[in-house]
Amino acid sequence: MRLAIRHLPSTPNAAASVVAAATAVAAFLFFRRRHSRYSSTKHSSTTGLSAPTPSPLIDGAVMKDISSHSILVLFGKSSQEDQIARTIKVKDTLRLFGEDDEQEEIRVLLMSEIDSIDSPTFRAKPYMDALATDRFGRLLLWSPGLPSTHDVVSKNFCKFPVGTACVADVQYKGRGRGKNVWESPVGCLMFSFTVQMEDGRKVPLLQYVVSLALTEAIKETCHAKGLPQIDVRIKWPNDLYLNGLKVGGILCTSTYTSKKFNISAGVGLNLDNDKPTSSLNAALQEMTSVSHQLGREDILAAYFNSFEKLFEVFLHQGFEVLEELYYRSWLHSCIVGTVSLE
Ligand SMILES: O=C(O)CCCC[C@@H]1SC[C@@H]2NC(=O)N[C@@H]21
Repeated sequence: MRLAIRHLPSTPNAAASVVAAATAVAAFLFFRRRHSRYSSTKHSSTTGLSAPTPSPLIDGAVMKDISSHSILVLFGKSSQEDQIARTIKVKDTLRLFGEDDEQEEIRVLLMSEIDSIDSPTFRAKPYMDALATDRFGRLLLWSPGLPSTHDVVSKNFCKFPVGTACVADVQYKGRGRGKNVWESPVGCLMFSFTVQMEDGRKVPLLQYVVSLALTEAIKETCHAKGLPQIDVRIKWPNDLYLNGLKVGGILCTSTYTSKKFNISAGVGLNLDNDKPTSSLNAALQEMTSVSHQLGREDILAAYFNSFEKLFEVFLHQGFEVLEELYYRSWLHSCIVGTVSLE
């Protein structure tokens, strides 16, 4: 069976206090979130995490507080990426919003400018230690609060090496597919990264590789931590479901320039927020009675480890080779077999 194809459409101390302030705001918002009714209705799809109505997290006054202090911390896996990070900071040309939107102030910090790379809410050290890629995820931009990670990578595509990723604790202009808003509270893993491709016939299939890498990363992380497997499945074309509820979504957008497709891939995965749908850690807690077992750092590193392998196979051998694996993660089918990527 073949897939139906759908087109894709400073000073160290000052810096540390900015991080601490933003983190405190994020924590405060999380507290509010937990203690207020989760108002997730939707624009037009049944996305559990897509919402048209302002929630406490995307409401003007409070979010403006974060938005006026938008910071990005640049983490590199090696000295090579650190050097790139320094160049990006010196050039100081990063954009946060698209053409029609007002440009917001953005403060770029290097990891050497914050007290400890473990002090922010995203723990970059375990992430970098677990990352085993040659390209994807090696330059990581982290922010406590951003309009959208997708905008950061797509609007600044050429300023980063291919494979650069941006992760945020919260987004206040999170984008879903179509005109949907992706509600982006603390506890949801939200990241975007860049990919470049030359063969336009393959570009529409990339979203399947992005989705597949996510289910593989979840499986591998559960396996590595000795946790039971959670049955996260791909609902075509690119949603992730757990026990009949949407827990994740994929957004891929592309532009064509200099004979290359510049693709921004965005992933939202509900790890910890158990309302209004479900979360991976809630499912694990039901099975094991232990809470918060999957961290964003674990899944993100496993994601890029998995994506890089799958992407290589996809580029050089085609999606056909991945189909069996893909269908095994599909909500709509059940296929038994083994696929080796070695
Ligand atoms: O199901 C969908 O509609 C796709 C949702 C994609 C959401 C992710 S969260 C990280 C990245 N940044 C965004 O603004 N959107 C994507």
